[in-house]
Amino acid sequence: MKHLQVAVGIIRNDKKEIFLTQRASTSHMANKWEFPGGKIEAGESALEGLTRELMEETGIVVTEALAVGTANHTYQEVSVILHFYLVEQWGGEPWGKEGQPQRWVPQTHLNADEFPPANIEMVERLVRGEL
Ligand SMILES: Nc1nc2c([nH]c(=O)n2[C@H]2C[C@H](O)[C@@H](COP(=O)(O)OP(=O)(O)OP(=O)(O)O)O2)c(=O)[nH]1
Ligand SMILES: [Mg+2]
Repeated sequence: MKHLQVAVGIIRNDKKEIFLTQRASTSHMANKWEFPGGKIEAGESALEGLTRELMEETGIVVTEALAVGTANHTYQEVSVILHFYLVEQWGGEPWGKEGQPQRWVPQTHLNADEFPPANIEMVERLVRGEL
């Protein structure tokens, strides 16, 4: 069983919309919608991993990020620890830089069923307006 530490960014604009990207049809959790992010590499802090991944996947420069919680989940093939960051300050404009479909969704309209199971609790917190 592989164990992954993953940094993910909840990118939220001033209209309280959140930027989502869709996972590739060939990847783990294929076609699920996600908060952009990825594996934290050896020697990197979670925040460094977040900053690098959001540049790679969405083209933004993170200028401020607030740690808002973690989630542990064991899938069949891998176990993950997600490190969630709320990102409300950045440079540039996020886009699906790796060719991923993207959309902005009002925070209260997020649908937990569209996300990988590890995200359910965080999505529900967002929908309830707790963040
Ligand atoms: N980015 C991201 N990954 C998530 C979320 N929820 C969730 O369970 N995951 C899981 C899926 C993967 O098994 C794991 C690692 O994320 P990832 O596939 O984005 O990692 P990565 O960008 O480094 O991928 P790669 O370079 O290997 O293609 O985290 C989420 O909201 N965002
Ligand atoms: Mg990724």
